[in-house]
Amino acid sequence: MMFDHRKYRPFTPIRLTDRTWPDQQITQAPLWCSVDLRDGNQALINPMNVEQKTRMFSLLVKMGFKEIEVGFPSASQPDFDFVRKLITEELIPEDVTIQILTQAREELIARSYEALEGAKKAIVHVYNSTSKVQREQVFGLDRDGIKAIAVQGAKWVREYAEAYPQTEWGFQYSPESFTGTEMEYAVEVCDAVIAEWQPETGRRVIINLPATVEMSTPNVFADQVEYFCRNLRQRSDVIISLHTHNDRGCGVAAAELGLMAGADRLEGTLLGNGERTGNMDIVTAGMNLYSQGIDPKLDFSNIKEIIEVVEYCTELPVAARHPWAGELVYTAFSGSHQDAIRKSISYHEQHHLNHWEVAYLPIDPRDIGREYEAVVRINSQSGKGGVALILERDYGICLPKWMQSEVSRVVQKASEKSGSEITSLQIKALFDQHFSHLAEAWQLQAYDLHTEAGCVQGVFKVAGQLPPLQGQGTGAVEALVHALEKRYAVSIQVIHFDESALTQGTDAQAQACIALQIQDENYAAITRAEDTSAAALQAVLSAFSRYVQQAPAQDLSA
Ligand SMILES: CC(=O)SCCNC(=O)CCNC(=O)[C@H](O)C(C)(C)COP(=O)(O)OP(=O)(O)OC[C@H]1O[C@@H](n2cnc3c(N)ncnc32)[C@H](O)[C@@H]1OP(=O)(O)O
Ligand SMILES: CC(C)C(=O)C(=O)O
Repeated sequence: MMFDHRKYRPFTPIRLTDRTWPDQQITQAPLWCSVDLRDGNQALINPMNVEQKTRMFSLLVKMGFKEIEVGFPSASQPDFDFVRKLITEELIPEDVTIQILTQAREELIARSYEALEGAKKAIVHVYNSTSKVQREQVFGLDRDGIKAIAVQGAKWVREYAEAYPQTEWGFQYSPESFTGTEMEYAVEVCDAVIAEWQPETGRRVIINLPATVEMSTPNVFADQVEYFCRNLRQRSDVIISLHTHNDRGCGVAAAELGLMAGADRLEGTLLGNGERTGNMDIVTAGMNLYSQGIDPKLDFSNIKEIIEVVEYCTELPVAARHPWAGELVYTAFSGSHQDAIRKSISYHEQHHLNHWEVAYLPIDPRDIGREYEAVVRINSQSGKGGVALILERDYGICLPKWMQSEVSRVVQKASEKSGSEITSLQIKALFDQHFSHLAEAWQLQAYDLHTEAGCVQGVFKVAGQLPPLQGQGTGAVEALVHALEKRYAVSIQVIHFDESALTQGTDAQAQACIALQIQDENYAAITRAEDTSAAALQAVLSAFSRYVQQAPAQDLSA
């Protein structure tokens, strides 16, 4: 049998019984380092060319990144050329430090420094694998042998730097496959590298802990980070950075718990591009902070541009459900969600809340340049609240609650029939066709109302009704209903009626909504006119005209 879980063994967590990280809270942004141009790039089907790299670099700078790993210049000519371009064309802002990656091999380190010649400041990032699997199966070396690679690499990094004294150098070391490394051994290797670099003299030294492959639940990773931070000899002299991957889908969660466990800095990529399932997604991690009221120190306000550049440079699409950024992540199709969003937004406006707390919308989509239009979209899963929101928001049509249901029923039917989404324009067209369109023959041209013996007597001149309709009742609407009942020999019940003045003054507008029950069917209409009486009378005629349109000819005795 191929699909056999017994082939795998559970990850053995470290023993840490006095962990403190679960009680910590993240209260400020970490130092960020983008590795889009290196780890992101090395995972692409088509690695970025110099033009794509330049475009990505500009975006990263614009967003506020202060440390950017720009490539592996000893690995390929485009990477080398790109680093040269940044330096010779002076494209690196004063407050931005570029970083490059190299293996702990002298020729690669030498070539890396060649690429960096002339940089005002730069971080040289050297790595080697330390995990048991890599030691035994890839390098065929014992612990001492692997530590020797790290220390020798650190030594070359320091020595070559001395040949370029005009540059302000920072050094970074990664015990690659840290999560598969015995923790006391990871500490031992890093202590040795740090001793080589002497951060106590003021040099910026970063120890970067990679979950090169995500192997455990994020809490186990946090235990590893806490253990490491507690036991590192010169903890206070170095910056602890995390570099998580997303193999189990928890790259961001692991990074967050790792920050709680004592790390200072996070490496990741925009929207999570990177090896296999990708690197830790900085957009998600940053927006997670933002949504908690913490300044992420990165600007995500133009998410559209971020997506455009990432898709252009990686040639990979961003998923519609991608956290914070995907096309559909601020959109509700389902009825109860739409209803709650509509009420919650209106509650917000009415109560002038100065903080954001809207049902189903963890942030205000407008903060990242998303339109409110997309928040509610209509299909067969939607309810009256969503349809009402669209008519109100896009066309200024406010419906009474009972009428929302009538309109929603029509929209739902259309959506079920088409099996697809119904756009705002289609909703408006359905609304006009079923509720507000007024046939020529049913236009109210004039009316006369007078009271006789406590009863309103009405004469109604309607385009297609000769002679004029005549009826009586306690009010104008009842008089017109009576007139129609007489002429068409039907019984009519007014089951809903609402009218409202929309504007005031000389060009005032009134709106009336009515539902008539005729032979067990409901016919609803909405109309607007200069005054409330005209609007109400026209609404009756409009609703009745719908009955006439549908009723079999033999039922119409007029
Ligand atoms: C987890 C990560 O993402 S790490 C970054 C990985 N990124 C990349 O590899 C992208 C760019 N890499 C490359 O273009 C190439 O691998 C190069 C240019 C760096 C090296 O190329 P090559 O030397 O031709 O090939 P390759 O990478 O297979 O070299 C493997 C050799 O380097 C050794 N090696 C691998 N990593 C390291 C390291 N970090 N430090 C020292 N030696 C290393 C291996 O043991 C192996 O040695 P061997 O030849 O004695 O068996
Ligand atoms: C070089 C290191 C930081 C790396 O990319 C990884 O381990 O994933």
